[in-house]
Amino acid sequence: MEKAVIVYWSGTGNTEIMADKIKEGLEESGYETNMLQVYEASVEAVLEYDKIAFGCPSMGIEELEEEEFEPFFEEIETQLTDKKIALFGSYGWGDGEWMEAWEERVANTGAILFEKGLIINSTPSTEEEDSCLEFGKRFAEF
Ligand SMILES: Cc1cc2nc3c(=O)[nH]c(=O)nc-3n(C[C@H](O)[C@H](O)[C@H](O)COP(=O)(O)O)c2cc1C
Repeated sequence: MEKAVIVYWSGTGNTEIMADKIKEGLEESGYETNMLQVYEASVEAVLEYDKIAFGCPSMGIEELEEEEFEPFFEEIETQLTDKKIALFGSYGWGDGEWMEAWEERVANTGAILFEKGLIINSTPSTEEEDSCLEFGKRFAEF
């Protein structure tokens, strides 16, 4: 069975809901999917996968969460060449600027970025949960 990993940070659970649905989509498409909160993930273990989804909400001022997620991502981003990467996360009052910056960062690593990062305002609605599921399914096909 093909394998994927989801690594995420979520303070109030919105990005976690997205992660759960993306996992479901990947699994429905035949991917064995390991889902890890960033604090429990090691760079070495994550790099064993060729398909990696990263999830982090917009924090700071349009930034990745700085205590756990940013340090992890900073370490792994230099080693993502040829990996297939999906990005997702929830946001609040902004316009998704953090995701645009994050996409650009991934594009500069030599990784293969899947679509545009999936962003959802606040808590996903039922329809938005479905869009996460579909995102997971498409990522499986990618
Ligand atoms: C400290 C802090 C900073 C935030 N900064 C932003 C921001 O710059 N732009 C934005 O759109 N939302 C911002 N938000 C809102 C969160 O992105 C939003 O509440 C999101 O749904 C949280 O996702 P989570 O439940 O996965 O933690 C911020 C929230 C907190 C607590």
